[in-house]
Amino acid sequence: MPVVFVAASKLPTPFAQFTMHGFLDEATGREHVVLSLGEIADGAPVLGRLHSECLTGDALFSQRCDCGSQLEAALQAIAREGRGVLLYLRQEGRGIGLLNKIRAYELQDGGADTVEANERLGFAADQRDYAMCLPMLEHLGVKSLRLMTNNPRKVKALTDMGIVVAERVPLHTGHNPHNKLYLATKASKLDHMMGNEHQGEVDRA
Ligand SMILES: Nc1nc2c(ncn2[C@@H]2O[C@H](COP(=O)(O)OP(=O)(O)OP(=O)(O)O)[C@@H](O)[C@H]2O)c(=O)[nH]1
Ligand SMILES: [Zn+2]
Repeated sequence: MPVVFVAASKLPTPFAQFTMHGFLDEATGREHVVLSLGEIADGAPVLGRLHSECLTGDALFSQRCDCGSQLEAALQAIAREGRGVLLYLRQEGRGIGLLNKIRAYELQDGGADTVEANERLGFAADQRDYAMCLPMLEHLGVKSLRLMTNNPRKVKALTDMGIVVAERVPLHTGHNPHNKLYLATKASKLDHMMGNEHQGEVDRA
């Protein structure tokens, strides 16, 4: 089932006035949003981010993760360039949903790490897929991205669907004592590139 474009509007923010594009994924019923700024369909690589929904981090100021800070940093970077896209993907809790994420947090409060908690609940460590991004990027005319992420799986998913990742731009922000173990587990078990290995350089795919 397709992902269909529904409507677009202005979205003023403290960083810039973005254009907000709404999409419906008819297979899952999920409603995704893209914020865009500037001329993004001219073929040149576009500064971009695939941001997975995190209600607790993005809206409720949680310090268990780095999501809210990454969201803000990505929008600020796009505003600075005057050009870019942020895909806000409704795949809360790495795809397990909000209530299961709270169950996973409960297990983490009892000592499990983020991967063990998912597995104890019967889920894979990361249940996300990024297939919905292709029709959204096609609709916007974006073929090539400079992707802000520390997650090599996002780079691979885009590359596999034929989107060029011209560059990976590290996004290290929002570290605090509460998310130290979480970020360490992402690096050791979920392949995230958390810093030292890429300082001062840029990955080119
Ligand atoms: N299941 C589960 N999901 C979590 C947990 N903490 C954060 N999330 C979700 O993880 C997603 C964010 O994933 P991250 O691994 O932080 O980062 P990423 O988006 O893969 O990679 P970056 O692009 O580098 O930020 C969001 O959907 C969050 O809701 C957790 O402990 N358990
Ligand atoms: Zn989060």
